Amino acid sequence: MIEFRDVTKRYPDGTIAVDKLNLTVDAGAITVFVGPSGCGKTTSLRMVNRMIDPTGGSILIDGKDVQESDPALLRRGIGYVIQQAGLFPHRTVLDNVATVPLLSGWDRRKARARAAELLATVGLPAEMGRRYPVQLSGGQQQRVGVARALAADPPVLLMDEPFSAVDPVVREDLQNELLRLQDELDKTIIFVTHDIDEAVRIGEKVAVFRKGGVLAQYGTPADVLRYPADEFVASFVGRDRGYRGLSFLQADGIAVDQVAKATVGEPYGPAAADWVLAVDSADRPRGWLPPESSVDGELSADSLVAGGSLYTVGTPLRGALDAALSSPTSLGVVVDTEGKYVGVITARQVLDLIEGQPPAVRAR
Ligand SMILES: Nc1ncnc2c1ncn2[C@@H]1O[C@H](COP(=O)(O)OP(=O)(O)OP(=O)(O)O)[C@@H](O)[C@H]1O
Repeated sequence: MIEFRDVTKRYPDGTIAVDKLNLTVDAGAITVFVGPSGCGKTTSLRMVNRMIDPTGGSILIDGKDVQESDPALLRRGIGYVIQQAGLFPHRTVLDNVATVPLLSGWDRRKARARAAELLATVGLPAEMGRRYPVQLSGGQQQRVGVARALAADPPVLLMDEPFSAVDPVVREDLQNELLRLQDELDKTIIFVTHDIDEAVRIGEKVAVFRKGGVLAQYGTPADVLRYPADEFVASFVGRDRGYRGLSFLQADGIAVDQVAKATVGEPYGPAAADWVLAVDSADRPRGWLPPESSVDGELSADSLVAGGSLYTVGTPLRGALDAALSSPTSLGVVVDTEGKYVGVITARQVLDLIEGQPPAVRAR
């Protein structure tokens, strides 16, 4: 657990970067600091590992004031990941990852073995360990940055806009990877971003900062989206916050309707007046057969119209709405966790479900 108690940072030129910050970061969770540029997120983060010292108040990690720790020792227990990875350009990827274990006195063989293990953990092939950072893509470099921060198995991880420099697709991969890793590692993570989508996606708690280093709101993503504390937070999270909030609502016991089905590869009967859902022999949806389609003999995949996205039972409702809106029939197809057909749902049904939901239901 990391506690900020009345923490203030006033730079020598008089700028108040952080103003009386009081906040408790839960152990074993990802807490995101989010807000517009210049609102004190990075300053707050760097005060945790003493790259910056506060001018007022204190920061405690598991009850111990960081000011009482030697900065170099403190930093060995705190992983730090920054934008564009910040790798050492003249060291191989493997040696980059082995840096902290070596500093901590591990022998070279053991440090390298640990580094190799971590490359695999973050999803990089072993042979990349021999390359230099410049020979990797931006996303791969970020993975190395994460591996390096994890090398000494620190309980705390500070991540400052780690995924900002990569394109949106790679970024989503990296976010998923972080969530997957965190499921296993249970680190206490503070993650800084200016992107509210990223914040609500990966944060178990989100701290929204405003200019002048003031904490505007601290809560779960669902709370921040549904109950913004004030006008500033409401405008920062954006007009489509209701839609984003769908990410946190799950449908338990979702009521579905049924449609006519036909199996690809099997004989197809007389033309139907309505759309027919085509499935494969394992009952997994393959597409839709338009009304009045006559089929000669077996139903072939070539006669189908591609379906929309599928909604898997038990996942956030955003997916159900997307399935309905992207379907050529306006019927979203619902499947079970094995991908087998369960039923169909309309956008209207999804909206009715949302209206009946209690607030702040967390999906992940
Ligand atoms: N060394 C410094 N001297 C004076 N002012 C500084 C210094 N470092 C940061 N600041 C100011 O403190 C404020 C907070 O900066 P900080 O970098 O913490 O914000 P941030 O929210 O992380 O912004 P960004 O998202 O742009 O990185 C800003 O007004 C910044 O200009």
